[in-house]
Amino acid sequence: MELFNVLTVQQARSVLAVHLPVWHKEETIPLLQGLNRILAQDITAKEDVPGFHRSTMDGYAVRARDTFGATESLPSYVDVTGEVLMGEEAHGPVGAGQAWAIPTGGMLPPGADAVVMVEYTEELDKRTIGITKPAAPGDNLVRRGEDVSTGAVVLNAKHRLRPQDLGLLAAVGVTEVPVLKPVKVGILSTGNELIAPDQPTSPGRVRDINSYTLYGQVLQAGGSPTLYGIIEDNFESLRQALIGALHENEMVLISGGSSVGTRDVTAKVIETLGNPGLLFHGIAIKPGKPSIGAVVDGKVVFGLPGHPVSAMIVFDLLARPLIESSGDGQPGRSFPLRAAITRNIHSATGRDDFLRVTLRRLEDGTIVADPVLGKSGLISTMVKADGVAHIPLTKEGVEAGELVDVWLF
Ligand SMILES: Nc1nc2c(c(=O)[nH]1)N[C@H]1C(S)=C(S)[C@@H](COP(=O)(O)OP(=O)(O)OC[C@H]3O[C@@H](n4cnc5c(N)ncnc54)[C@H](O)[C@@H]3O)O[C@H]1N2
Ligand code: MOO
Repeated sequence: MELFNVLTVQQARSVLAVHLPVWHKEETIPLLQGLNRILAQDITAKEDVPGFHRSTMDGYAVRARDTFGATESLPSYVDVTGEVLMGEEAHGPVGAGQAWAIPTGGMLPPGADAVVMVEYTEELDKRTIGITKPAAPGDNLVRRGEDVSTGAVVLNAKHRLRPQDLGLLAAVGVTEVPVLKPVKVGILSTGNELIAPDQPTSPGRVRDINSYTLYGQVLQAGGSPTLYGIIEDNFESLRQALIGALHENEMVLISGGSSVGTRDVTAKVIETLGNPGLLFHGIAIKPGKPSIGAVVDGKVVFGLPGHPVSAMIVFDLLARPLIESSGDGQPGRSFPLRAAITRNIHSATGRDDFLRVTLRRLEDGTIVADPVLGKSGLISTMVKADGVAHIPLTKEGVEAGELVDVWLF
């Protein structure tokens, strides 16, 4: 039996993007809770950082021209007429032939345009120093606004906040940040054979893996997951469970029941719900071919294959980018790593293959990818692997030694 409407991964992404609902719900949170959250708006600096010319060394604030030609044997002598105190405004002025003692981080007093490190000075007496090395204007200083200047967009909307971003926001005095609300994702596992992990097994029954892997993946992507448990393989049970989950979430993931077996009811259930409904059933990918994508009255539904490896890989390719960017379909800023595959791997053209691999670094620095062989029902292969190597749909396979893109977990 043929699956209908099989799309490539790229086509599946495109058709989803066309029908994607607008998800841009915002909330404002304290800066310290901002890590890994996605900015909802551009952040513009309202002040310069630093707000004053600031010394980067312990030494003396001087007029650079007073130091020109200074050498160890013929120092330039200047009068020490003041001292900059940490955290206080330095009024100066530093006149011709004068210097002020200044600590690292101290404010450059007006009149001075450079700092001479204490190592290049000698104290003649309390009031006079000799400078033994010339300084150019701007030496040993961070200029006002050199880090951030007023009016600059310091972070763009859609940016995922990293620790350094929190630091920069603190530097410009932003203590509350506008971020996108996490996408709510409902997770349903279907299959009469499934039992919860805390239940005893019996022949024919297996524990529910996908609820757990998907829950972790949603959290990792910045979404807010809710488990709806194990749903029986019948039309009415799945329909009721899906309606409930759609009501409470922006996205629903259904694992199992997506292929063409007689009990595979996911697609049929989706067809009875809202518009535009089923967008694809089957993608040209291995593993993960029997995947479903749908948009139902502004909510996204994915039918993921039951095999745990396939469900994880399809989640990463299709669902994760939508959760990470809270709705505009732009994946986060990440790049694959290039590694040399260590075996010949066959693949069919017209299909994207994702091969589980472990990575090794050889003595000469080359990074190699060893395929982790095993069927897509084996969760242990995902645990062994460091990532997946992509064999694009244009290729018939790869030969040992060929470079492949590896997406790390
Ligand atoms: N005649 C064909 N049979 C199958 C095809 C095909 O093209 N023709 N495709 C195979 C591929 S590839 C996959 S992937 C699976 C997908 O099947 P379903 O999405 O319908 O999933 P199920 O049949 O419900 O389950 C498949 C497999 O995975 C186990 N499973 C399901 N859910 C879970 C879970 N939450 N935790 C752990 N394990 C789970 C289930 O017990 C089955 O063993 O279809 C192939 N068949
Ligand atoms: O596509 Mo299935 O997802 O190969 O195991």
